[in-house]
Amino acid sequence: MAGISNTGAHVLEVIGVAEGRNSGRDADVLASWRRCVNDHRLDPARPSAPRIVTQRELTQHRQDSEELLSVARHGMEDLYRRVNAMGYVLLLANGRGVTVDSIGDAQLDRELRHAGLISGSEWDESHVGTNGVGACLATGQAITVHRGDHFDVALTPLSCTAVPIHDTTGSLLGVLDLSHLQAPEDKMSQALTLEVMKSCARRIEMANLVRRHRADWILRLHPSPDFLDVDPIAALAIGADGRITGMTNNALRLAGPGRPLIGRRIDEVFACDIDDIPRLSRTQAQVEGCLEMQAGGRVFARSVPPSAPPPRRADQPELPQPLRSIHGGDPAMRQLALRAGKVLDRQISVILQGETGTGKEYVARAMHDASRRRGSFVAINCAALPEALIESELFGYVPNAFTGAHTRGKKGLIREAHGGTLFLDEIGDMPLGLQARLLRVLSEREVLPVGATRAEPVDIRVISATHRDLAGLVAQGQFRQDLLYRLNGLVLEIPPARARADLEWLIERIAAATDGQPCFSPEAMALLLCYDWPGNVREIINLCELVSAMYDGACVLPDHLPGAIADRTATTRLPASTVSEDDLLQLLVEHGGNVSAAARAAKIDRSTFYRRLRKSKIGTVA
Ligand SMILES: Nc1ncnc2c1ncn2[C@@H]1O[C@H](COP(=O)(O)OP(=O)(O)OP(=O)(O)O)[C@@H](O)[C@H]1O
Repeated sequence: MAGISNTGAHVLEVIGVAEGRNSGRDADVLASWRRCVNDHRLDPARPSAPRIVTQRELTQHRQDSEELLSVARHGMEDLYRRVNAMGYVLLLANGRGVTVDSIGDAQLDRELRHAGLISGSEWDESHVGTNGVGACLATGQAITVHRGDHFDVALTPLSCTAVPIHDTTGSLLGVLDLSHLQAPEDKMSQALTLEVMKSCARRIEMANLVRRHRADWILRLHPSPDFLDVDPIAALAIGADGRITGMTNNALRLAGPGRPLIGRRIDEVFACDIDDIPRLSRTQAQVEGCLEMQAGGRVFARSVPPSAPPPRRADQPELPQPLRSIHGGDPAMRQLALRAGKVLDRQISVILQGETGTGKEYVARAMHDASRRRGSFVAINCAALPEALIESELFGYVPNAFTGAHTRGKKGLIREAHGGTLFLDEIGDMPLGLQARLLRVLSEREVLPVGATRAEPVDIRVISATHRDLAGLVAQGQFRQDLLYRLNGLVLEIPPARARADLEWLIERIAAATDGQPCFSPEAMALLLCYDWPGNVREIINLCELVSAMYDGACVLPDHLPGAIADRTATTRLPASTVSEDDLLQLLVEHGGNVSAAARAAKIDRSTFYRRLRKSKIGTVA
């Protein structure tokens, strides 16, 4: 032990432990002290403050940790909201112990910097000695390193609780650490923090599993049936061939010691096979499913069906990612994506039709992103442009073209879209005078800025959108027929949210992208699936934001939903999509054409019944 100076009780204690003596501290702390002295040859008397990597190194670490950052960010924000203003700082470190993300109280900035609790700090045990992140990385286990548990005396005011985060194959991605600048002396004060952090890591891994395995069954597991929907202890992803494709790390406990899970058949782990999995879903399970584990013991299970279409068949053309992600398997949207894919890099104008909020601009943007056009996507709301500014906004102007004009002139939105996509929203509301000028731009592919004598060539791809009937407007003399011919090379109809077979996928996708990632109970989801969504996707976004703000972190129950949605309990109990069109027709025949009686038997409301019949083109029966 030569070279280790003896400067205080703490240093003496560390040295004693390294020499084999015991101490009242937790075993995982003592093991770390021994690694520091015996393996890393660290000296407890020589302060070894965490190194802060350079900005360039940090950027590189963040790029390399892209998956970890995207997996953890929502969970971090959610957790920090709960502990905000309690003197904590939250760090996310990558597999090398470098802090790639942090959330802390801006008012404590100086103290946090002083303690090294900032992005870019490096916590590898071999440099800094025992600390939360470093010890967690070294063992892969959750740990609280409390005050004097730290190896370096300078770190002993801190209490750090760190938990590992794994990817869906069980590899360690990084560590989440919650540190307190001035924790109370008693380590027991942090016992709850450890449990909260473990639960946070579990939820982060769970959200990641669901996001990455949309085409697989997800099996949620918990020793108690009451927590299956709200906070499962572990989960598995199971492919159509019955093999395990992903997991949360806790699931490893089910396999028996030292046995991997990925790639194994489900019947090797539980006394059941792939055909039993659908029976454990919430729509089919009469009672909570209890599975016998092959390694011994039992666990309650709930299965969730795949929410994305299965992988593309070989005979289907590959679509660029932005277009593939506009739907989760709705047949009309799938067809729309395929048709849009065929005209991506052609000079064919497209009109997107659909109710307000169905995602017309979203689809237009996806088409632009999927195309090879490198210019900008420029969106113009034709209904919102102030009449007086329309010309100069769209076509731009030359320097000093008119009183009040900018001395450098203005490019105008159409030229901004040169090499890119011009999205004309609410095209049906464009004033007639302007329609004539737009027609010239589209026919001649050039723009004449206000005050200019020479036209400028433009290369633009035009996508328009409307919720109005353009042919009807032409008939009323409110829209130019020649402009309509220019615009409607391909007309794509975006279905309203209520008619989409992938509505559950859409709701879950939007919930996952909302701050706080609200999670809906099965009963609440059933109501959402039956609701009409007049505001379409925009209304889904608003609802997710509302429930996230009101019931932060809690599972959303029917009572939490706004009246317009929750009140449907009385008339609608089953998601309309669980009954096929053939079943509806059969029920109608059985009830002698009485729609009300057939709708009651199908447990859906009358208007939904009509709508489904209309959609299936047998509406004339009703
Ligand atoms: N498939 C989707 N996934 C996630 N978000 C979506 C999806 N489709 C639409 N959105 C979101 O829904 C909101 C409304 O979409 P968008 O503005 O594209 O609708 P719109 O039909 O153009 O509406 P309006 O007719 O009012 O102009 C936007 O915030 C958009 O990002």
